[in-house]
Amino acid sequence: MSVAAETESLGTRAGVAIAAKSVNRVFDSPDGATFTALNDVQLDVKAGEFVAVVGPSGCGKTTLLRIVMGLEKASSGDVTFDASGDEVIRSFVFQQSSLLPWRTVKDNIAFGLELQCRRDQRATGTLRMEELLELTGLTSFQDYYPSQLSGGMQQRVNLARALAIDPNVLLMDEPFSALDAMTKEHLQRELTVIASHLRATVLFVTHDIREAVFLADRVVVMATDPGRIVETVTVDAPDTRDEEFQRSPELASQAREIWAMLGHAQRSTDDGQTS
Ligand SMILES: Nc1ncnc2c1ncn2[C@@H]1O[C@H](COP(=O)(O)OP(=O)(O)OP(=O)(O)O)[C@@H](O)[C@H]1O
Repeated sequence: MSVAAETESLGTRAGVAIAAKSVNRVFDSPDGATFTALNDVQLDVKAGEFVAVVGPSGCGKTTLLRIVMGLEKASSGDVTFDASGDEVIRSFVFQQSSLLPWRTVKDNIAFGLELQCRRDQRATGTLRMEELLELTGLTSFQDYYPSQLSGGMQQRVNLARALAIDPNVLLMDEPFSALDAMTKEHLQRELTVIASHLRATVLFVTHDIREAVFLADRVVVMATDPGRIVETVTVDAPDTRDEEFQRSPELASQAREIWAMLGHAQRSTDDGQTS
């Protein structure tokens, strides 16, 4: 899919800065004890920045994203947004496709817009339907039903639906994890083009370290028990994140460094538990 040329007419929005301050989230465990899913999380995301969050299973990545989205409350601490006077519009893309099976591609994308219009009577999003279809490579599939699409296509529709409400904060929770390697790499490249064009502020959760390095300006490394941020790494990437960068030794070596940080954090946690 070629998106660069066709997106010139799309509206671009100023990004939003996100500030998570001393965020804690404690859950009740089934055994009656409490469990600290997030411990004193401090995170500043600059306007228009693409930040990836990596870490072992259960370290609180999704919980953090849900708190930023407003789907979950922090036990203490808070998340604030600075949109330079503009309205903050958050949109969420999940791992699993959440399309309505009885609606066509076009009508699924329109659904995102309908919800937004009902909420605040916005007349139309600045991202018009044709442009959204073009941007996500779905123009010739607009009348298909979800069951007639591949997994990769379904995730494009999810993304298009999330973009339909013209978000300035895009929150993505392992959106490509269920896809085959080739489709995944293709969508990763498309996402970098879309994100930089829209200048949205993106928080992207993934298990895939290479994916994080490929996509993000910064990678936040988390550890578990309690869920916490242990490192933040600024990615050294070329202006254009293309296939060459995806396969480059530079990307591989940055991914290896992050793997090492994860291993080190896990060993520290294990030592703390056994000492
Ligand atoms: N509603 C809840 N009630 C109790 N515990 C919860 C709840 N939601 C999450 N947890 C716990 O909080 C911890 C963090 O969960 P979360 O889903 O945020 O982790 P994650 O890093 O996204 O994991 P994964 O990579 O496996 O998706 C886990 O131990 C989970 O069991």
